[in-house]
Amino acid sequence: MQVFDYEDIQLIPNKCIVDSRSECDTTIKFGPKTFKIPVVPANMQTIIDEKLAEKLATNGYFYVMHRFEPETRIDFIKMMNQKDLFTSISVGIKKDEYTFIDQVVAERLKPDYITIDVAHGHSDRVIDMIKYIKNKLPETFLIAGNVGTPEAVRELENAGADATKVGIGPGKVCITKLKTGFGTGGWQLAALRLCAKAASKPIIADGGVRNDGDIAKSVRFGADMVMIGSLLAGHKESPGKIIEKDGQKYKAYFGSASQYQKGEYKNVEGKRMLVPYKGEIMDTLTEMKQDLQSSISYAGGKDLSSLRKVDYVIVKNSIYNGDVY
Ligand SMILES: NC(=O)C1=CN([C@@H]2O[C@H](COP(=O)(O)OP(=O)(O)OC[C@H]3O[C@@H](n4cnc5c(N)ncnc54)[C@H](OP(=O)(O)O)[C@@H]3O)[C@@H](O)[C@H]2O)C=CC1
Ligand SMILES: Nc1nc2c(ncn2[C@@H]2O[C@H](COP(=O)(O)O)[C@@H](O)[C@H]2O)c(=O)[nH]1
Repeated sequence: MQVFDYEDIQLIPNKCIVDSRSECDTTIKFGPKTFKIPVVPANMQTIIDEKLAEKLATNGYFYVMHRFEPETRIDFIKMMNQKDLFTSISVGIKKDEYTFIDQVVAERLKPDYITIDVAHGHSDRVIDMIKYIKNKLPETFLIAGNVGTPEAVRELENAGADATKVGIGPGKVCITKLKTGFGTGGWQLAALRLCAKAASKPIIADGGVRNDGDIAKSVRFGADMVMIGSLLAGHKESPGKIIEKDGQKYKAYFGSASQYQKGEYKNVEGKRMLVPYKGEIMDTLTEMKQDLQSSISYAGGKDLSSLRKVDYVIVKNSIYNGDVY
């Protein structure tokens, strides 16, 4: 099997067909809606909160609200409905989550998107939850994950998932690969490629994106949407306070399976780090859009579909040669 990751790949340019990068269309239809770029902030407590979800929805970006304050989800859906904004929430697979789905149905709420968010998505417990949600809320676009193999993608799709999320352990604050020896850490892009080849429905590439160019690479290898944590952490709108250290400003970014999230040291597969404070998230998202427009122009096209066909070379860790980071 050919394995590689984001830093090992360079995409090969084609002749440009636009007069300006502004002509390149980065929009993506994902589920029932179309979004400005194929990027979604990770559904983690240090990445997204209700205020940011509202801002993203208002401005044409996809979001997935996290599931770590479960009791607030019903009010969140109602609040977004009142403002005529789309709703996108996360659930787990424990018993309470079935009760939650029942409550959503009883209150006649219809979330536009639900993401089943667990570490090891290739399991009968996830399949049971997919079937339960699809039965109770057939119109909701259901994302299930996380997985890292073609078999898992097929099984979750066959169970009824409308999209699958690929990435076990490539995240910046992830320690799954170290603690368990398993995952797609270090070869996430190759795993994405394998999964996308098996998929018949959309794929979200989740984790491991370190540069804007990795978004174009994700699309090249089969992603319809790219979930990003660390690059979107540390903004003014990111949850959490600014932390001052040695005259520099930071914000905390911690894993959803970290001790900080769980409140105890048990089955910990995530860590915490400080991310330099970055200012407004809309500026970062605008830069991502501009960089993606540039990628599309190098692909020799006018929209994201052109990225899917470009040739590539494997340069094995050498794209940073000569660069100082
Ligand atoms: N993308 C990634 O690489 C990873 C992401 N995460 C994130 O961390 C958060 C917590 O995830 P998770 O622990 O699944 O959620 P939960 O704590 O809600 O656990 C869900 C259920 O699955 C069980 N479970 C968890 N991991 C495994 C496993 N490896 N094998 C069998 N059963 C398992 C848990 O039981 P029990 O705890 O008793 O085993 C629990 O019953 C999520 O947001 C997830 O996305 C975590 C690790 C990897
Ligand atoms: N193994 C773990 N993975 C985690 C944890 N919390 C979140 N995540 C995953 O990371 C991505 C974000 O990755 P990044 O490289 O963009 O920072 C996120 O979407 C989850 O899938 C965790 O505690 N352990």
